[in-house]
Amino acid sequence: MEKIIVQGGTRLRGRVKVHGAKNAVLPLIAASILASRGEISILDVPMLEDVKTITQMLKRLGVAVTLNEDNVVINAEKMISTEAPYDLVRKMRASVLVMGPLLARKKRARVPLPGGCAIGSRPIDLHIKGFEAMGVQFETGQGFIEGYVPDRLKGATIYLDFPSVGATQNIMMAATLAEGRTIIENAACEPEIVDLANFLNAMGAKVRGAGTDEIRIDGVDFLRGTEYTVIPDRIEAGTYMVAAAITRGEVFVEGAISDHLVPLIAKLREMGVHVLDGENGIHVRADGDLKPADVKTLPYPGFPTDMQSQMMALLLTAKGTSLLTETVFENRFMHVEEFKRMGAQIKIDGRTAIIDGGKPLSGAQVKATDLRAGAALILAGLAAEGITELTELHHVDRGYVDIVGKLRGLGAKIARVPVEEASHLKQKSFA
Ligand SMILES: CC(=O)N[C@H]1[C@@H](OP(=O)(O)OP(=O)(O)OC[C@H]2O[C@@H](n3ccc(=O)[nH]c3=O)[C@H](O)[C@@H]2O)O[C@H](CO)[C@@H](O)[C@@H]1O
Ligand SMILES: C=C(OP(=O)(O)O)C(=O)O
Repeated sequence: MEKIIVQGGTRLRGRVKVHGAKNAVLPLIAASILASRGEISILDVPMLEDVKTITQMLKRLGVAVTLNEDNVVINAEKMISTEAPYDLVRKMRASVLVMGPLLARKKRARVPLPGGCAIGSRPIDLHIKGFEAMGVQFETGQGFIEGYVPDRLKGATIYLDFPSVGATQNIMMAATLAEGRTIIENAACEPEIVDLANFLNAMGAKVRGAGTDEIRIDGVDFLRGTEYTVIPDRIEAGTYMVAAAITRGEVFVEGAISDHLVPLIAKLREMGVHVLDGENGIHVRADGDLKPADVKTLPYPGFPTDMQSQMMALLLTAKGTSLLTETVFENRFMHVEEFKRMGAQIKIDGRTAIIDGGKPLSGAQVKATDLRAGAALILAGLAAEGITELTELHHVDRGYVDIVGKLRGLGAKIARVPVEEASHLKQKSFA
């Protein structure tokens, strides 16, 4: 077992490159199941734990998958199984995204119920309602749900009660091979939805309107292989932008797309951080005192919930009171208790965290309670006095490629060491 140790107090400087987006590549890999002819090649793939999990899932379904350094080659012509294995589904909620493609391609899907996770109960009722409208019949057994299509999937008009990212993606994928037109109303508008639509269209699908709240899909008879490059990770980019701001440093985040980061950029500027949109990236610089700000997470184009904990770390360093409201997940404040170990002054009132910022943070032993919380605690460690030790790194590994190496490249004093490393060796680890 390993931990990350961070010594705070260094201003970060330099250039960091963003990898391909985790939340874009997972649905792309699931969608590859839909290609009954030819080979799919996905480029700029971040080799994260989640990518390994979903590719293992495809292999267990009988799909041929080759993982290379930063690309994945998939051939689903001869897939054989329609049953997603529990040991993989429980590791990663995005596994439920194989359901739409399996129903479309094989007319059957048996998926263990993914259950809740640290950030909320995360039901899949909207996915199921959408599939049912398309003619899928479901049976629920102990711990699993099984759907089958008696005839052919039929296009339908589906209104989502909430613009769920996963439900929009699952329904969109199923609809590509359905008979007739599907319309998804109140659809999610995230850039990862647009990326999936572009990928499906490159495979021969007819998807229009992705990126707006109404997506129209005209079913086709089959999809084929293609080569596709995944979009840069806006949450990874945002994490490094906050790293620059929290250390009052100066960093160029290469590959960051400002159009995907509008609410974060607006809030950083409101706080007094200098953000410049450059060619192929974003330049971030901060000096001295920052101002507090109020932030509310919302579906895209609102402020992303996946940046909430990193933003909280930054607000802890801004003198005054900030309010941070989480509206997307009902339990995404697990990091608050960990921040408090570092001396943070935060009170929770329902879905709002009241942050009394500008008080010095001190290094402490903390644990990653989910993947973004892990990143946020590293950020807080960069701004704290003394040494912070972060455990439960499997969360961080789900979503960040080499976060330690990238931060070291910017001058951070950070290292990944075995958990049992003696205290007197810590200083040496930063050399
Ligand atoms: C792999 C991936 O892309 N994960 C992202 C995706 O997750 P995911 O697709 O799971 O998120 P959703 O947009 O579906 O969930 C948002 C909210 O809707 C609720 N809900 C969702 C589906 C449903 O059938 N019923 C229901 O009530 C959820 O419990 C949650 O409270 O979008 C989230 C919201 O931007 C991000 O935080 C995740 O990083
Ligand atoms: C919550 C996240 O991911 P997932 O939906 O895969 O749990 C995330 O990326 O912050």
